[in-house]
Amino acid sequence: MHVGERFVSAPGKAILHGEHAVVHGKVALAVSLNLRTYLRLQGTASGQICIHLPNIDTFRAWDVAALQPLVSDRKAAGGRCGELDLELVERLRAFAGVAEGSTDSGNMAVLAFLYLYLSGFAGAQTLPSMSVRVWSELPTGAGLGSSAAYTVCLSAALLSARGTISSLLTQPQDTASWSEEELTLINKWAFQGEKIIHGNPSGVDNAVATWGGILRYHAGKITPLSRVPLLRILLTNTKVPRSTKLLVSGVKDKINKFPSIMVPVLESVDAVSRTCELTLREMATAGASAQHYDTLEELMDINQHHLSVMGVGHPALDTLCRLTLAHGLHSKLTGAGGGGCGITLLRPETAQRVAQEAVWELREVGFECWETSIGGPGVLPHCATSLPQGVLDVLTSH
Ligand SMILES: Nc1ncnc2c1ncn2[C@@H]1O[C@H](COP(=O)(O)OP(=O)(O)O)[C@@H](O)[C@H]1O
Ligand SMILES: C[C@@](O)(CCOP(=O)(O)O)CC(=O)O
Ligand SMILES: [Mg+2]
Repeated sequence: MHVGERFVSAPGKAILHGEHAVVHGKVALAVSLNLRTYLRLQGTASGQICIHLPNIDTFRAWDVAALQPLVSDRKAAGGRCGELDLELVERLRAFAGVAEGSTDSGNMAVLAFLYLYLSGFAGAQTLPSMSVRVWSELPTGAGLGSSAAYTVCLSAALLSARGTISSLLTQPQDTASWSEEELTLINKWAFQGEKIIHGNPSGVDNAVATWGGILRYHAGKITPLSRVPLLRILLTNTKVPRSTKLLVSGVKDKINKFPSIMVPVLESVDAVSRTCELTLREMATAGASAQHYDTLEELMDINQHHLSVMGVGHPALDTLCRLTLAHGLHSKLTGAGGGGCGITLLRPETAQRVAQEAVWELREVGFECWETSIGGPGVLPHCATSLPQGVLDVLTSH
């Protein structure tokens, strides 16, 4: 089986409210970012599967013939996607030499890739040889959903290479996209990849990377929020490394240890998300007032404290909140916390000078900052000619 060349991209995300609580069935509000992950899949005649992951300095190659026995005695699963196949994950761990409990970024990325590749092509006569290269504008492991953007790109590219969803290769411009049914399938497969990287993901990150925009996510139910005001958000990366998998399991341990203390905290985060949603809807329908922004700021402060109570704060995140508050700006961590990124709300009347001063101070303590536009498109197919030149260069370099 030979597959043609294809390019796809998917966005990162920021969680406005509900991180961690969403894993335990509470409401989260998340937005897509204008920072994207790009993937190029190229069929080859080398008899090998190669994966190049320059963001995490990982390059691996395997003979297709060595992978074939891992699926040849399995029931054809191509195109179907139910629960994570734990037996296949174990086989892949042994195959790729990944120890149980490893959180190494290269290992997790490779396992997710091999899992999606093998389960996607399990029903095919022969496994195709190919080279896959992924590059991202997102910092990895920093709370902006790079893992979900990665698994959504893999899922879209592999499903289209398999012919399970349309390939959209014939479109000269980036105007084409997948149908709702196809996006649902991409999202489901990506969720399995997230399970390999995260352990116990809620599914909110892969949903945003698939559909883009602003979403309400509650127990697997995805509701796009179509009428919301344009928010100005400053993103800050504290550059403190952390692992979503470990942070999510730490919160679970805390809930198990102190259920009567932690369950009300989760309930309160749920109420924060719901209050934020109502406020955003009101701002969009009745017009945004200063009081609305006051509410949004207070909700951010409350949630930041709740997240610290859950044990996912970090002194660097406290520094972010303190430095921005000195300029009248309110911040909270976003994503799994423990370091990584935070978001700061900029009011419409916040002078550019004020935002700039805060940014200088944050940069002075070693953080990285950028004002971002939110609500961009979800997963997209591309043709080579319409990709930014820099991205094309990275994806096609040897
Ligand atoms: N561009 C990428 N290339 C390779 N692997 C990636 C890429 N982006 C994300 N990953 C995988 O996802 C992991 C980070 O996921 P996670 O800890 O959930 O952080 P986040 O999703 O907040 O960035 C990385 O360690 C790596 O395994
Ligand atoms: C902490 C959590 O709510 C978000 C994790 O996001 P990220 O991987 O840190 O970008 C986990 C989840 O929802 O799966
Ligand atoms: Mg992640």
